[in-house]
Amino acid sequence: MNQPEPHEFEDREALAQALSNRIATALSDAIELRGRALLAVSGGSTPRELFKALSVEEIDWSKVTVTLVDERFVPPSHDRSNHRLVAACLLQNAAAPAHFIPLYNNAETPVEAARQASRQLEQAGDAIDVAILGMGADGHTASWFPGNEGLPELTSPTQEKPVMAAEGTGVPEPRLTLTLPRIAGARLLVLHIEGADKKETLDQALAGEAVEEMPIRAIFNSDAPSVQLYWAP
Ligand SMILES: O=C1O[C@H](COP(=O)(O)O)[C@@H](O)[C@H](O)[C@H]1O
Repeated sequence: MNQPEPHEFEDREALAQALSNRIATALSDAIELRGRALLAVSGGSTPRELFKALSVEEIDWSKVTVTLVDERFVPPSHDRSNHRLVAACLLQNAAAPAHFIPLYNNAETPVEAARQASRQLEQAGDAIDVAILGMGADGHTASWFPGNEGLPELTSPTQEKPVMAAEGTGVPEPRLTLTLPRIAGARLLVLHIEGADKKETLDQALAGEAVEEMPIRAIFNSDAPSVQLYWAP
């Protein structure tokens, strides 16, 4: 199992600032090299301060496409929507001109929504420049949940679909999620977690093997570039 490269901070504000600067540099480098940049961010509660810091980074946001690592199958007006969080906290200030590709759309089923989102993502670039992962207390990342029947497909290194529908365990709605090859293929892959409990969960994940118990292990078992771990208490 590949070990992540740790970056630890005294507090969450310092982490948000340092990570925001690193992401901005990686996006600017991508724009300089390829004329555009693709950023995939997670939702949940952790990235709010990071998004605010990132939204004021002075880069050419008009050349940046932002998408989600995963989404709940709810419209952006819903308070559990990750799109809603990104719109409120990231696509503001200097970052307002960025283009956003949602995973949720008006399709009737999560499977059809995933198909549509996959098509859009395929047009956005060959690889994600920066992917920011979060992790739940159960060891899920993206919408790869422990015990999920579809987990082997979502985390297969040969999965060709960039986005798939997923069921969560103990969560109220179906999900849409990037699959392993799309995430592992990111040029800069970051795991952003906060708090002693998440650190303990990560240590547990790194000490074991079974992906179905702690799906984040699929990342460390993959040929992803070295995962950059950003952590603060
Ligand atoms: O459900 C989700 O949870 C994880 C972790 O969220 P947090 O609230 O513990 O930070 C998140 O990474 C994922 O994007 C989200 O959909």
